[in-house]
Amino acid sequence: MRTAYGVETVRAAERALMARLPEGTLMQRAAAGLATACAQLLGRVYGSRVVLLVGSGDNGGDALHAGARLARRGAGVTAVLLSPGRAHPGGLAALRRAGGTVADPGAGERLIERADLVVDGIVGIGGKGGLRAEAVPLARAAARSRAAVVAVDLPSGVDADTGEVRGAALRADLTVTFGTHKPGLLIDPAREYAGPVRLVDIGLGAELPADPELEALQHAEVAALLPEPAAESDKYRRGVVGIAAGSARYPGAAVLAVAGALRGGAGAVRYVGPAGDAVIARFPETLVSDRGPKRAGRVQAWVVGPGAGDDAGTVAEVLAAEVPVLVDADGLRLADAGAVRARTAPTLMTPHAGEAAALLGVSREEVEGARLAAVRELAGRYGAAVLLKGSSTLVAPAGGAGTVRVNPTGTPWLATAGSGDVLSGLAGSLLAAGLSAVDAGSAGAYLHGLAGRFAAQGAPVGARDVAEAVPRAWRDVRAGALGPGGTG
Ligand SMILES: NC(=O)C1=CN([C@@H]2O[C@H](COP(=O)(O)OP(=O)(O)OC[C@H]3O[C@@H](n4cnc5c(N)ncnc54)[C@H](OP(=O)(O)O)[C@@H]3O)[C@@H](O)[C@H]2O)[C@@H](O)CC1
Ligand SMILES: Nc1ncnc2c1ncn2[C@@H]1O[C@H](COP(=O)(O)OP(=O)(O)O)[C@@H](O)[C@H]1O
Ligand SMILES: [K+]
Repeated sequence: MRTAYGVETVRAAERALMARLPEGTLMQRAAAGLATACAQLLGRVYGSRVVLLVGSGDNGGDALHAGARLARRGAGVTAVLLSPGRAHPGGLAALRRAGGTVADPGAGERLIERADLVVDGIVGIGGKGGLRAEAVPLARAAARSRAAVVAVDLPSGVDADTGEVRGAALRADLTVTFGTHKPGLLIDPAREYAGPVRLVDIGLGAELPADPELEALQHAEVAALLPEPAAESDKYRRGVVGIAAGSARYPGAAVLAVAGALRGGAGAVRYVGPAGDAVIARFPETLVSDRGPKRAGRVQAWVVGPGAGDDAGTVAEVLAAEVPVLVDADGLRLADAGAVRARTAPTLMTPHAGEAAALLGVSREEVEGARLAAVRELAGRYGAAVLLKGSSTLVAPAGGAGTVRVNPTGTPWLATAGSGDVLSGLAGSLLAAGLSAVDAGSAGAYLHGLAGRFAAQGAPVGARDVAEAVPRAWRDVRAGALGPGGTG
């Protein structure tokens, strides 16, 4: 499991740890890890040209101490001080002792142009707002330069707690973060600025609380969630998922949701709606009914909404059922908020950014810029678990408080028409198999993302290909959890 904690929590853990350690220990641990990562990126340290961008706080201190370590190994290290007179005194002294030099911001652009490595220590978790004006030309020069850019703790200019990026920010080739991931490192748009993230252990782990702000499941945790038929299983015990989707205009959405549901672990898929012929033609194993959800026969969970057009009656009928319900696409627009809040069985809503924006009455850009706030807000308003789709898919628990899951497997190749329908069927099937709304959403998104990667392998794919790759993703998750030699 990968976890991320917000700035307040990190600060409290840091205080508790520092109280037991000699002064400067944590910064030395951070700087040692940072210098090692920089050295690996450089390949050859001796003779390399390193530029440190140094702000007024401890983030700059980390950069200076790491720079001192690189200078001792023969790198030519120059620190560009953004607030001369306020740079970390201990770090500055260490750099000078190691033979490093100091330059004014005015010289920064020219130095960056000729550098092999730029270390971004402008601002870390103490940062407020985007980059300040004096740092913007340096960020631009770093983007133009051939130098590798390493961000200290997080790329300067991004919001550590939310992943928001207001204005300019440094774009890193690698981020070296300390003690724990910060939410911003796992959520777009900031995640994209961070590049790959390396976590340096500084001993903070034991001081962090049990409930992170964010968590990302990995193979082992997903494998533990996936349903597995036992000897005494039959199709009904494995769970039946009902799909109320599609319309005369959009029969494909029904077919794709069923395609996802058939690969999601339920024992049977029941389809209800006007696209029964299209569904049966493609998937003869589907149980098809045109009598509406209430009279279709028992299910353990419903999926409602993909391609549903304006059929509000069906959405209302499904929401009245006393089994878990996944609401997607048109269903989100048609669902009555009061009816969702009144439900006693679990509800999982799966909007993309545009649908979330419509529900919240804000612009799509606002949702995409502040995903964490949006997903919590929706989960609070509807009293339902919410899966916000997109480049960093998030799953918030009903009510919106507590740990949010972030999916680590996504790929932009999934941005293809109908792939959301596959996800809704897949996650609905997991709901029917007995997973909680948050688990079904996060395991579904995990498998869906992996399936997208397997299907695409660097080339465009359609939603059907994604559905067909789900069994491979499922096997990969189980094999990865068993480790080498596993046979299950
Ligand atoms: N936590 C831990 O366990 C450990 C933490 N460690 C390290 O400490 C870092 C946190 O250090 P920190 O608290 O000194 O804050 P930091 O990020 O350097 O910035 C604050 C300064 O920046 C300024 N400033 C603010 N906004 C700005 C902006 N937009 N653009 C430009 N400047 C801006 C503001 O000054 P102002 O000008 O507003 O007075 C303030 O002085 C952390 O990220 C990690 O690297 C490790 O050493 C060891 C373990
Ligand atoms: N840039 C992206 N990176 C990763 N995944 C993405 C990206 N854009 C979209 N996706 C994923 O692709 C799927 C698209 O779903 P959706 O927007 O509902 O499309 P549709 O309605 O056509 O099925 C979702 O699972 C979403 O998370
Ligand atoms: K930084």
